[in-house]
Parts: sequence; structure tokens; C-alpha cells
Amino acid sequence: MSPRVSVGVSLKMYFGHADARRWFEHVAASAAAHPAVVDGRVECFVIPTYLQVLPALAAFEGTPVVVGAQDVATEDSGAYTGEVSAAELAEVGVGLAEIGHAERRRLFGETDEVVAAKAAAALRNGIAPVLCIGESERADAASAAADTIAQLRSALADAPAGRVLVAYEPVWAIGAPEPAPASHIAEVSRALRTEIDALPGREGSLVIYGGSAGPGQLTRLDGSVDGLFLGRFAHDPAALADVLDEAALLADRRAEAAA
Ligand SMILES: O=C[C@H](O)COP(=O)(O)O
Repeated sequence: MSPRVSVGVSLKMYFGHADARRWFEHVAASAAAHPAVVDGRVECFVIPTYLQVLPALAAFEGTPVVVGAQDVATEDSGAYTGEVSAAELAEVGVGLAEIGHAERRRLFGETDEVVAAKAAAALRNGIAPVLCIGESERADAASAAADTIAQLRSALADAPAGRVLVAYEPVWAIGAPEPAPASHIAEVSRALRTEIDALPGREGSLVIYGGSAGPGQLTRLDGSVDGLFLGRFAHDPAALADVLDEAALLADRRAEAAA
């Protein structure tokens, strides 16, 4: 059975190669050894740059930590200079891939069509998409829910079956001093959870929150999300371990409720 709680980190392009390798070593000694990660109550994933993927796979070999990629090509092979296919990522052991992050949409012009093609590419190669969706302007929760549900449907309309991590990331809360308000996250995440649960072939999918999240956030969200997608506030490996402590409590609460 898939874990009911997931915590991941994207390193974006913050670290150079040596710093990333040092971070992997610290995380391999802390987060990867966290009891809730070791016994599978909590999924933990790490998404470095493409060039850091192989050293990350080596650093986390033999641990449950899943290594992801920050993007995938829409195609599986061919004349696509600069791209990396989901097929090759799967071949080396990458387990998930970020699709449609707000920075890729804003800085690199990714459209809904490209996002859908990348989600399909990941899933047909056995890679779970970390599907980033979120309203671009600050809005009330009801309209944010409608907006993000439309994004979710569009991204998965023609995608093969498979588990998806829906990363709800309000664009206005990414790289901000503070995350979105807990009540806003709860309402939108609830709507996304209802939507993903109703889609055929998406068993085991989770809704996680990203956008200036760090230690304390999962506790504040009080079970309204299935985990967190961390950025800057996981650069300190101790902060990631703190978030995993909170995730373990959430996983235990869910297990008790299900028993
Ligand atoms: O990929 C992670 C998210 O975009 C959140 O990043 P942030 O926590 O640095 O805002």
C-alpha cells in the first residue's frame, strides 16, 4: 500500500554540485534514516537538478528515499537537444518527476498542453508526476479550487493510469516570506482530493502543499493535506527531519483512524 503521507524537496537550481552532494550526505544520514521513512509510514523524495540526479541516486541507494527529476521531455527519444526523456530517467532509477512547476510556466513558457504531454510521458514510463498546480493570482478559496481543478483535469485528461502526487502550490505563495493561510490551503486541497479520488486509475494519489512551507506547517494544516513539497526551507537538513517528525505524527493519526 502507498504511504498516506509524503514529504519532498526540490532543490531547484540553488546548489552547485559540491553543495548538493554534501546536502545528499546529510540527508542520507538524517531524513533517510528517519524511522517513519525507514518503515514506510512516510514517503520522502528529493528532486535535484538533472546533473545531480546520479550522485543523488548513489547517495540514497539502499534507503527508501526516492530521487526525482525537475522536468521531463514530452517525447521518449529523438532530436530534442537539451531535453531528458522520462524513459532515460526511469532507466537510471528516477521514481518521480516534477511537472508544470510555476517557474517552468512563467520563465520557460510551458502551456497546459505541454504540461499534459509531460504528465503523459512520465506516466507511460512508470514515473509518478509531482504535478504542480496552483492559482496564479491571490483569490478566494472557491475560485482557487475551481481554477486548480481545471488545471488538474487538463493535465491528466489523456495521461495513462498511475499514481500522481498533486502538489498544490499557489503561485503567489512560492518564494514568499510566508505560506498561504492554512484555511485557504485546506479548502483548496480538500477540493483537489475529492477530484483526484474520483479519477479512475489514480489509486494512491496524494495532495501535498508547496509554497514557502517549512517546519510547523504540517502541524498547522492539521491533516488537511497529505504532505508537503518543500523548497528553501529544507536547505537545512535538520529542518527536513523536523518536518518528517510532523509527517510521522500525521501518518500515525491516519493509521489509527483507519484501524
Ligand atoms: O518546489 C517547491 C516549491 O516551489 C516551494 O518553494 P519555496 O518553499 O522555496 O517557496
